[in-house]
Amino acid sequence: MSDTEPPESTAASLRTPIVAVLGHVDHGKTSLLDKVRGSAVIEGEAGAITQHIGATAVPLDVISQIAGGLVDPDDFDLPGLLFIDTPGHHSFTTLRSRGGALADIAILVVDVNDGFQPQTEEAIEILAQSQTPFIVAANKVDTVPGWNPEENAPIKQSLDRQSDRVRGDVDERLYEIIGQLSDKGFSADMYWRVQDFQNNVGVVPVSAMTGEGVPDLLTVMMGLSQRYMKEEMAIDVAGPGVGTVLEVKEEKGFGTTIDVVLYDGVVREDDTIVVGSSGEPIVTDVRALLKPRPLAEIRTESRFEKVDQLKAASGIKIAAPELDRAMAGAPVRVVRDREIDEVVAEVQDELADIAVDAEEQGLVVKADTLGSLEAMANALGEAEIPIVRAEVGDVAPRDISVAGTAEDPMHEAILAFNVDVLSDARQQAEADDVRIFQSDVIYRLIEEYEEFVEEREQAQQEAVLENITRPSRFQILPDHTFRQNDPAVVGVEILSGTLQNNTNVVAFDGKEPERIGQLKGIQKEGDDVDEARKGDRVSIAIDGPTVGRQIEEGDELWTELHEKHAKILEQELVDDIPPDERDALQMYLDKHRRRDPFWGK
Ligand SMILES: Nc1nc2c(ncn2[C@@H]2O[C@H](COP(=O)(O)OP(=O)(O)OP(=O)(O)O)[C@@H](O)[C@H]2O)c(=O)[nH]1
Repeated sequence: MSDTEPPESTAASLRTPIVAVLGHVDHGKTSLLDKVRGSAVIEGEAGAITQHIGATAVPLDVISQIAGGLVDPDDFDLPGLLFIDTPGHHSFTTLRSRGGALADIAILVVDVNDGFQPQTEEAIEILAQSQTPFIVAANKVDTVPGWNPEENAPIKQSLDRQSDRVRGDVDERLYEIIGQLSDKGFSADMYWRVQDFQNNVGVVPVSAMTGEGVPDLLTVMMGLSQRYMKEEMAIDVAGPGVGTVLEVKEEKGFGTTIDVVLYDGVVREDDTIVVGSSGEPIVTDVRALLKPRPLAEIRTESRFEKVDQLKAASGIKIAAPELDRAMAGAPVRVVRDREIDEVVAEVQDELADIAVDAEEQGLVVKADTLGSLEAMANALGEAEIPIVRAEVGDVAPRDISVAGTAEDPMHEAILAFNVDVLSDARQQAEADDVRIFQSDVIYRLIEEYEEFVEEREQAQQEAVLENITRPSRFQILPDHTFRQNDPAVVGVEILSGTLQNNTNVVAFDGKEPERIGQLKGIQKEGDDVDEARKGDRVSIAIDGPTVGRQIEEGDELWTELHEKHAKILEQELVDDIPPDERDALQMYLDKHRRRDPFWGK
């Protein structure tokens, strides 16, 4: 070994930290990534930044050039940063590794004009759950009225150029964001005031448009990784590769390929790999390792160029036979000189870790990747919504069959996260009255489902109420006997509740309730009606009694309630009936319970 070679344990065996960008729609995730990549292309020497499949690697020397005086490459021994190209928490959840999140570190983009929005909150929850360290990019500072831009400047230099009013305005917005972070339980501050990034979230004001603050952002990311993650970045560079499937794609000339983020070891052209699938893991031989062809050569046949090996951390496309069943979010492991069975077992274990515990009753959940399925399952678990079946893939007719035969009508629903509904499934859903909720925002799916449950419950209550006899107490008015019997026709006043036609009438003269007869007609002001409410004076026809014998003028009578109905009314519908009816019910129950304390319980 010559003196100039680096010692064994430095950059050679420390991998690049993997960075994900999250945030609410339109807050500038893509623009920020583009800016970082763009600045890297401008600053770096040709070829210094490398385009990976699904990721962009920005090496340390490029970062230090962009960051100007902020980063001294001699202070660092991590090789740079690997940015995942697809922003959003959707790809973040897909990117899982054995221990949880695949991204080692995240940038949460928040628009300074908008502050926290639903997807910001969702992203924060995902970050907290996966315990991923993150910093906040408070984006679009250039839109603060009166902002005086300076392309790609460090943010403090930029802020110094602004008028007091503009600076005050920026501060106000930043403190708003800091306050919102603290509401979420994160102690946060402007990044230059944060000493301990492990326990505090640093907020970096940036503009993805002018590039201001981008040097700071890269510096903080680099510093954070170096300081707190160096140990985790130590890998066996020659060891068998381990990665996660980002996407399963058909590629002309290669068949089905998988885009993989490799986070450990190395993958070689002649490797056997094991890939997680919906069934048994796939064991197959690498046919080609592909990376994007540099832009200058894009005119050639293929967009890809073959490489013979690649080490972590990197993004790579793998072409191999039998990848059709591969699943986004599933693990990929290189076998190398181990037993195939051993590696298959590892992959199965990993899949089992992600598997959602299904219950006997519950909802059908579909998602596009294993990671998002897991995130859905977590969110549903928190909302105490059970899952009967959770799978990766589009909504298919068999999913409708499962949902359509649910015992509980509240479970006749499917939550579809970022997947399509096959057209025959759509038809079947209509026929089976299965509701499908589709969105790429988890909280929205849950919110919509909860609304659906509420609506269904209400409709159910109403239907039940319709079939249930309503309580009423009424009194025969003096001098209002129109007919003695067959049927008896008398004038009554409803004292409380709702008197319905075709119900039985009881009296409580003695201890036992006594059925008097059946109501055969109600007339209000000469018209036949189906029911009468509290306060109404109506004439009624009762089949059974004779006035002067079983009933007298002045008697208080009741609608007879079936014990089962009384129970449902008291236990389930008491909030859905008017107060006077509730009184009638209570008095009715009391009368029965004097005789039998457990009546209607
Ligand atoms: N003025 C200004 N505009 C910005 C900035 N960052 C992003 N924008 C604009 O905001 C809009 C949304 O930016 P995107 O980068 O597409 O946002 P995104 O978060 O990636 O959005 P989705 O990918 O749709 O979730 C675009 O019109 C950008 O040009 C910024 O720093 N300053």
